[in-house]
Amino acid sequence: MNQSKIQRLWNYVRPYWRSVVFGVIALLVVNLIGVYIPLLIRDSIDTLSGSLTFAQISKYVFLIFIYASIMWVIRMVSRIILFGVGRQVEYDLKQRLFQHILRLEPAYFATNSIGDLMSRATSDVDNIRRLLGFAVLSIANALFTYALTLPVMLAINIRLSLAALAVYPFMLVLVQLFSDKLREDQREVQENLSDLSQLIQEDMSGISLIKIYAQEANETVGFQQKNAKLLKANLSLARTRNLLFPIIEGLVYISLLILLWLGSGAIAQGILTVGDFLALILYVERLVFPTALLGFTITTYQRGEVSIDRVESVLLAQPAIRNPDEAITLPPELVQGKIEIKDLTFTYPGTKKPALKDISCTIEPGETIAIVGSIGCGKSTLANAIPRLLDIEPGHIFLDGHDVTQLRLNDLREAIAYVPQDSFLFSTQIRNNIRYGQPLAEQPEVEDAAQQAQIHPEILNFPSQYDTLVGERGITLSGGQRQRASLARALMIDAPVLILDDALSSVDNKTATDILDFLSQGTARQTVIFISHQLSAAATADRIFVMDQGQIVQKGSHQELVEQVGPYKHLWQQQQLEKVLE
Ligand SMILES: Nc1ncnc2c1ncn2[C@@H]1O[C@H](COP(=O)(O)OP(=O)(O)OP(=O)(O)O)[C@@H](O)[C@H]1O
Repeated sequence: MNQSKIQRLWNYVRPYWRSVVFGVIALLVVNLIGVYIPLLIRDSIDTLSGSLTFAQISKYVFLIFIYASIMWVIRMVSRIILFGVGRQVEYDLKQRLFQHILRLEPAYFATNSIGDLMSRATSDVDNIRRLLGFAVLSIANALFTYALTLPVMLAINIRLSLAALAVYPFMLVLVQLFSDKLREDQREVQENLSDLSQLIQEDMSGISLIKIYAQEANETVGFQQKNAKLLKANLSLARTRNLLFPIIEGLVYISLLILLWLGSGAIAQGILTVGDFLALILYVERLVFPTALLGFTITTYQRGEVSIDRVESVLLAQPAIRNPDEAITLPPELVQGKIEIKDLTFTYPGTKKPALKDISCTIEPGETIAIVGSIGCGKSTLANAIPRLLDIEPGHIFLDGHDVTQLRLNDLREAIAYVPQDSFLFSTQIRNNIRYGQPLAEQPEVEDAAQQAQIHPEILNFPSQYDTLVGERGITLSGGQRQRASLARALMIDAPVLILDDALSSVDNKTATDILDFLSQGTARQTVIFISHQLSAAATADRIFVMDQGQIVQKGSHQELVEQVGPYKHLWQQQQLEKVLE
């Protein structure tokens, strides 16, 4: 393990160093008592074989009982303390990871799979906990046990001790080999189990499709194959486990047999007392557990090391979009809502063709702008660039004259309410979803926002109205309802700028037009930018920007644009024709 990893481990446990020191000292005391008890037993046997009195027996029994009880209590305390440190570190790491992940921008999640991040935040953190709890305890315990037991054994009889312990290195190697196999089997079980869960989840979600295509029998066969694989992996794991422990037991018996064989000879020759012999047997047994555990510990340690790297690599990932060093503060109540874009060009990392090319425009406070254009022409990219959801260069986008890359990120995001294309709702009450950005908002304010988004009457028809649970654990909303609930959530925060990224695509044309009409006329203070494929909705805007291949190719009011020869007129005529043909 290199220095930096020890350093990192130390950083994790530093807040709890007192507990670690206390736990390790407790372990030392446990081991001291553990070595002393066999000596007491030896003395009792040797004394009793000379003269047997009840008082003497009682004294030894009492002493051994007291020492064993103290040892038991201290061992329990040391385990609670050291495992507790592991749990504390696990808690801290999860907190740090979650807070850090929330700081990362969406682009990070596009290049790092959610499944992998989940596994780093759960099983890798778990491995580090084991490393710090179980591995530290087991290593410290093994060190103390050997350091204290071996000298006493050797002092009793060198030849016998070495002969009895000759099988121990085999035990260590064997357990390590087995623990590799156990880990492999465990991984296999884990993977098969997650495969099976995924199949169940997919089939449950796609149940209608299975029925329509009458694929029940095929799906059952698919399930049976995966289930059989899981069974095989489970049986293999059980075999490995059930083989290891009898083998360890066998090795211990070999050690005891050697001791018995050589020991009885030594007793006969008067080199060894019966008490010494018994003490040696007890010491041999004392070493079994720490030795066997050490094999597992090595594997746990290695796994923990890998996990430290995996967790640290997430913690070290710096958000590309962060507060500038000397950020400008701009409270939302002071924002007018003027947006200027100057020569903005943006290319997604890993791509060659720019998604935005030399975009320049000015949007006045209170103006409503519709952005239209064909699929993939860069509308969402432009909408994402304004609240800095993309890592844009300084000097291209300005809010009220301030370069957005120089503004405090929180201020910028509070000034701009943004409704994305995919409306995501949390698994909680519809009320809490709407007041997500203003958790303390009262019912009348929530209803107000819902009315503006034209979802209020439908919410009143839900089983528990505003208390209705939505999302995975609640009722399923239609696409249009989800979009309007997301819009209500954005309207709730009453930001000076509102951006809707095709956020009403599943809402019928008339409702969408009504909502946008209301937004453009109702709140004069608000600058509204909305992307839409529905030109009748776009026509309600003060101005329309027409985009094509990353550029704004036309700007103007609906009236101006239908009178010009260009893509807008063409698109408008096409949609009018489609309406007639419907
Ligand atoms: N994360 C990304 N990485 C790489 N390329 C991207 C990414 N997001 C979008 N693009 C590309 O950038 C271009 C513009 O995409 P954008 O989503 O802005 O188009 P759009 O006009 O909003 O399309 P739509 O109307 O379908 O929503 C497209 O060619 C798209 O493939």
